[in-house]
Amino acid sequence: MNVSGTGARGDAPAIVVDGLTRRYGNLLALDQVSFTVEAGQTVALLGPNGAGKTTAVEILEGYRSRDSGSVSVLGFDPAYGGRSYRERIGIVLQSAGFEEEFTVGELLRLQVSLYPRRYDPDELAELVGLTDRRRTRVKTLSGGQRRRLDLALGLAGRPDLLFLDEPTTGFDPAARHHAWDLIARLRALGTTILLTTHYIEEAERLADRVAVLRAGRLVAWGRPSDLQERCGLPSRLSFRLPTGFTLERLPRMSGTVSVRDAQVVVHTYQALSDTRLLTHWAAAHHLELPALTLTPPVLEDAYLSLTGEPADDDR
Ligand SMILES: Nc1ncnc2c1ncn2[C@@H]1O[C@H](COP(=O)(O)OP(=O)(O)OP(=O)(O)O)[C@@H](O)[C@H]1O
Repeated sequence: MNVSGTGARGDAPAIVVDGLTRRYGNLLALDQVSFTVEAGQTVALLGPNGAGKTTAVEILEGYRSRDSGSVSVLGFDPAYGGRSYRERIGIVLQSAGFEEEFTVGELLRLQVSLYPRRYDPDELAELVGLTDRRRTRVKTLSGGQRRRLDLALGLAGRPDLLFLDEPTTGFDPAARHHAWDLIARLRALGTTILLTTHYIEEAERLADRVAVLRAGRLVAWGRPSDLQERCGLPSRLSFRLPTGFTLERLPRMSGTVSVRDAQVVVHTYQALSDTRLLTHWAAAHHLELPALTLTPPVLEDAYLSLTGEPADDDR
């Protein structure tokens, strides 16, 4: 699959991957993966456990070798990029090891000193919302504050390209929204961002393009909305079964009907006519249909269909 997005800034692409293949013994972890990320785009890499995301990202970062295919990141081959390449990228891992006795301010000052195009440490603290923690020792930070520090350290050299590994895993909802705002700000500054995530909502909110890996193959690439459309999935009509009624008494609708804990779900390609049938039937029986909702297919449905994972109808 060879695909590309449309760059907003007219620069050379930030990432060009062509036919990337990586084996571990007999296991084909990446199988002829090709894609292009334009400068300034945010791309979310999705896929089930073991799909090859970490392998792909580490090859792009220059920390893992490839068996075949070509990779160009900011014009460098990451396998040979060296220091000049590393100064242009930022990497935020899920859990970086910190010097626990350092204060946040000390650590930020140390980190920025490693780069020629560095941030001012106070500006960096402000950017990630740690201004009032600059004198706090790292060992006393909360989990969420540590993740913000991770992010700040990854940004220290004002990278052109930022790799974010599951940037909000373990965050509470408020911290997650804060991180999303920050990522959106970085994107607005023109930073190209490649993030891996297991949160579909995160991809939907942040990404210009979504890449889906499955067993080492790139099975989808596109705008989040394109993937939803391309998968041609049914809408979901859902309501609570009125007391005293069984499924057999419902009107005959075009969609597939299932029920769990009295919540009925109809997967339908004819949402309007099935909704009309249902509401006419309810009116004729003088019934309310509690919790009646009609939901179009969302990115999560497309993702589950692309990766062959079972859908959860509890939503
Ligand atoms: N160093 C290694 N040696 C052998 N097999 C490996 C190695 N690293 C990864 N693999 C295998 O390659 C496949 C892809 O792994 P990878 O870590 O890239 O997947 P992933 O999509 O990042 O998974 P997760 O979401 O669980 O982090 C898996 O089957 C994994 O077991």
